[in-house]
Amino acid sequence: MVNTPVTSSPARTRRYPRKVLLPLACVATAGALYSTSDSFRHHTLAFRRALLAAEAVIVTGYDYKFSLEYGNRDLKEGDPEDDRERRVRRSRLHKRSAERVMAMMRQNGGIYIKLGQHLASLKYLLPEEWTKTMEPLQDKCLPSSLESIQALFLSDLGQPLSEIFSSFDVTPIGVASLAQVHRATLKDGCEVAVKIQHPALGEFSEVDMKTIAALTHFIAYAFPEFEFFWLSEEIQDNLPKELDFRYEARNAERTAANFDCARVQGSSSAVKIPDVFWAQKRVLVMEFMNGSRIDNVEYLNANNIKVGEVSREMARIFSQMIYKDGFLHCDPHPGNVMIRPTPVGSPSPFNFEIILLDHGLYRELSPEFRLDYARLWTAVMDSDEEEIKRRAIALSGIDAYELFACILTGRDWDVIQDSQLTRKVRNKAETSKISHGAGNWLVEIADILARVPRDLLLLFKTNDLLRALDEDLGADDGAQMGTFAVMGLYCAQVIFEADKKEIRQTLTRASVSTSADSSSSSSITGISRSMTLMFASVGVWCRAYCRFLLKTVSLDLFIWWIDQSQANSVLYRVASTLGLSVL
Ligand SMILES: Nc1ncnc2c1ncn2[C@@H]1O[C@H](COP(=O)(O)OP(=O)(O)OP(=O)(O)O)[C@@H](O)[C@H]1O
Repeated sequence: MVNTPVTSSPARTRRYPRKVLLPLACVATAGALYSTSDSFRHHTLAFRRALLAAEAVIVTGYDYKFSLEYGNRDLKEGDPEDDRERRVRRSRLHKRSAERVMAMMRQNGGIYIKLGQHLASLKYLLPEEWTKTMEPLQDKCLPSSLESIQALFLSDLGQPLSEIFSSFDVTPIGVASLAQVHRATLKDGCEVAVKIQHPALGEFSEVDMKTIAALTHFIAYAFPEFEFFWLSEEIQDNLPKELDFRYEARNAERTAANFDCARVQGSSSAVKIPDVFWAQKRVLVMEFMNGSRIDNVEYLNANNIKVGEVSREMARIFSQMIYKDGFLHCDPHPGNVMIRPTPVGSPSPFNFEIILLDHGLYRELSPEFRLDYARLWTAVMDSDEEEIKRRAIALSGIDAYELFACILTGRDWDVIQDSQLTRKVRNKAETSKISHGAGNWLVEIADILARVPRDLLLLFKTNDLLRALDEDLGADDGAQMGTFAVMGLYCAQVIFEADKKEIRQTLTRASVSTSADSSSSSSITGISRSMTLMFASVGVWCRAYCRFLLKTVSLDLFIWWIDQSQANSVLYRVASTLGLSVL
């Protein structure tokens, strides 16, 4: 009895630490095991990426808030010197912010590079300091190692490279943000381009997308006047598709079929879509294409390819996609468009073929949208202010039609208003005016972009890329008029088809009511009303047809004259004058 406390006490003290230590030891062992596991590595890296992104965005947000609210307190409003100083400080603020964000994007890689490329293309939205700083992300990407690619083939296809290809060039011919492309030969001797997704991309794409969504919410909270959700929504919607090459294969095949169909209907074009051999989620094997980037002017000159024809043909290809097929390639940057002299057996009517690559990002456009869009562009090309206003409201409910037209065309409002849009290419002074304007109108532009339909957002980007391409090619005023003439033809076609449909419906209604009137042996007035309606519809149809015919024939003639003018400068001047009056 006396010994009880003595014997029981050490037992109790021994039990207490064991109770604590055992679970601790278990946790420590599990932790040690976990820390060497792949899962630990993944979570640490994912956390680090999110942290880097958050740091860059939060610091930038704070910098903007602080600099704009307190940074200019020493400057007086209305003083020209101080205004200049304010502009200089704002420009510096944009530059250092863009550099900070770009450094983070480079460090994180993967879809952050893709996002940076997207930002670089938003010339109508972001200040020049941002778009220029982001530009290098468009061409310099790091290749994935051969070992990681071997591992990807084994995990996704269950076969090593040597089982599938008789030769495989280990040096990639192109390295982009999402994938790299290698030249290879299949066992049957076919030369192919093998597009392989960067193996590390899949691992972090989900967490990266979530981080970007969360940071967009932060921007919306810190700067309620800016609506940037659409950017994050675009990424959430499009990226999963771009990361599955089976979508890309289907898009490529559908586009090739659309152009084949147009050829059968008599509208030949210089477009070439590489044939797809087979596609897996992360590997796409397609026909190998020789040629050069489309903006390589030296290559064009060496092969006697005319810049004017190339830019007109690009306008034709993209107008067909937008207005006729309603199935649009939304990433036509120069790295995705190649050109080569026409090979034997090609259906191209020119001495070149335009090769469209990268069919990952497409948009389906409804017939109603295409019609509204064609009417809007026709109004803009005609400098018809009232109609631009009406169409801008119809398409997006936006009253700020001047700014809307500027975003659509990438041109200054004065140029649109003075009917110079179709006649003069954009020069450096205008580009810089637009970029500065973008800096001053940030809030209004962000508001427009948040409210326009998402299809229109991608069309803005496509327009911008095509315009930039024309500028890189050095297309002159004549080439510019040619591209607008081509677009005018497609717009006229869409509007005419819609008019025809409407008239047909009116005629059907009139004939139905005539037969209903006569079968119920109703009054003569009923029949005569229906007959009047029918005659009126035929009248409207004839007017619409004549208008369409006049427009298309004159535009066709204009394009033909431009072609002749390549050899004859007098004809060129006449063609230009005629073109101005037609357009
Ligand atoms: N069929 C092909 N034949 C020859 N070269 C090709 C072919 N397909 C792609 N390439 C080359 O590989 C590069 C990258 O291809 P692609 O644009 O399809 O990749 P991506 O990852 O989708 O690029 P991004 O999304 O950044 O535009 C192209 O710029 C081109 O140089």
